[in-house]
Amino acid sequence: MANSVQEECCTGISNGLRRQARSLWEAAFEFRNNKEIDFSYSKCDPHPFPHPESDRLEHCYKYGKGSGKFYPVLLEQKLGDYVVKAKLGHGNFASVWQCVLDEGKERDLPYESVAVKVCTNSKKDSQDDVTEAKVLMKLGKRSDGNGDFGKKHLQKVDECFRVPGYSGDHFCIVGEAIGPSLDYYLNLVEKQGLGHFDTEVSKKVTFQLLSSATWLHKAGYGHGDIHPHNILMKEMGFKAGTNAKRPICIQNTKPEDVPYMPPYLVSCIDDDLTVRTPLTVENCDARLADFGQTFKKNHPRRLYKMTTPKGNRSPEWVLKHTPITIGIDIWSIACIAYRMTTGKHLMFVEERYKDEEGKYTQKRTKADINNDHMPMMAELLGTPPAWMIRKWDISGLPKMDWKSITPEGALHERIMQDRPANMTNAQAALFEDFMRQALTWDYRYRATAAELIQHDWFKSILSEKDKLHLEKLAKSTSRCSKAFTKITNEVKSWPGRLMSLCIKKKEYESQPDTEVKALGSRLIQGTSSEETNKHFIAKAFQID
Ligand SMILES: Nc1ncnc2c1ncn2[C@@H]1O[C@H](COP(=O)(O)OP(=O)(O)OP(=O)(O)O)[C@@H](O)[C@H]1O
Repeated sequence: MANSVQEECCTGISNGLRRQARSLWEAAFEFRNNKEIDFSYSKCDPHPFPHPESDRLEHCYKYGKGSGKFYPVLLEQKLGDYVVKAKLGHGNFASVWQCVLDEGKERDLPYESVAVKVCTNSKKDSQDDVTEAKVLMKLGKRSDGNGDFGKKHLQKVDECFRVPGYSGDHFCIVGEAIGPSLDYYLNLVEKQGLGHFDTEVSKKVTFQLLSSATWLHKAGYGHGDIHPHNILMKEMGFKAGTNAKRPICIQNTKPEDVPYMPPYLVSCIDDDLTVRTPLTVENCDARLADFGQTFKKNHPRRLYKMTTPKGNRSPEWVLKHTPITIGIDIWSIACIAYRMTTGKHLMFVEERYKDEEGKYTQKRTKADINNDHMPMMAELLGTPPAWMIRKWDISGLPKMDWKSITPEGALHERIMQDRPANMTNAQAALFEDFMRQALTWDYRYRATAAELIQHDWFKSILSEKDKLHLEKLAKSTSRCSKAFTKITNEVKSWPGRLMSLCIKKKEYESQPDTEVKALGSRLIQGTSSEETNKHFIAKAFQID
């Protein structure tokens, strides 16, 4: 008996060591190559080769023989124990279908409508799909033993299976069919001329996203790909869209691929903006979906496929050799909050070149995009911390005249300019304070999701249940634990920073004098006390 316990212990320790060694090896590999393959071809910018009927259909080149292709799904076809009824959407790595259980099959599913995500047949992507399913199933069973506040806003997954395709199996993930994406509603308000969400709705969706991130981060995972396509708005009795069958556009295909294509493509819910009305405070219920890029909080991020819109990426994501942490989720949520509240992108980076007629052509290079993006951040948020300026220099980004950048940046002016007409000064001040805490340059000082849900900006939308939970949370995130988190974050960042110094030693320009002196800079770097923040913002908005 004692022996078997000892053996179990040894296996546990050796498995743990092996896992650590593997993640270190992966991290070193990523670190050396700083490798990132960009797949974001279709969803977040106009389609490169639009289908004549809809630029929201998947492109024909997603079908065919070979690796990385979609499975040709048809309506009423069987997928495992399910029958396909409608299309819900597609991404870069999967098409998603609303299904019902086949006759005679039984399941005890905790939701009314089923979504089956049929992934591409690529072996490499398949590893991520399996991870996604495993993590979601694990999270579904997990409980924090404290009411699981926020868990409800994560997608639920119950089962997975494989279907054989022409060139390899396609992994399928069965989960809850939720509703249209947040992108659908953003397009809807844009089309209706409103441009932005009602502020209370925007607050509520942001609060729901942050509470789901709080739960997820506490469970030890980061999402890694938060953007409006991956946020789904729960709809009761949800029925997928128009289901129109669009014939394949043969001139866009390679002749050798034609035998492996479906005879038609199916249009999905995101195509039809006439069937829904804008979200209201009563009916908005967000779910965080698509965990294809999820990562363990304590393990370095594997950076090899990225689909998040470039404008929503945080500085440590753009700068080379900088640890990627759960802070990237916070940054993305803040960018989405800005878009919902004002109807404008906080930072919009063109992802493709345009021709003389203004039509999109090929993709811009990563370096080109970063060269636009980082100065945009500096203009908006002011001077970054000294270590980031050093990295800025060795990353080959355009040289900045730091003296011309105000330490606190132009975020205040942007909010004043973009805010909805009915947003009062006091509300705008709270919004700015929220944004500054979430968009802190240095990921170590960026507010956590648990800190942000306690922000006063959300006060007006809190239910009694939310208030009770926040009270508990406030007790657990005492000053002492905040200080402890900051110290551990600091220590964790040393190896990455040391390695980057070893990789390239370069003289860098002297730090701007303004950096540590100015009040705004302290605010941005998150080192100031909350009182100083409030004082600064109140002064800017002339509030007593
Ligand atoms: N459970 C669901 N309920 C309703 N619609 C869904 C569901 N899952 C996915 N969709 C729709 O399908 C689209 C694509 O799904 P998903 O984002 O999971 O695919 P992906 O290939 O992993 O995407 P990405 O390119 O972002 O990695 C979503 O944007 C959404 O509109």
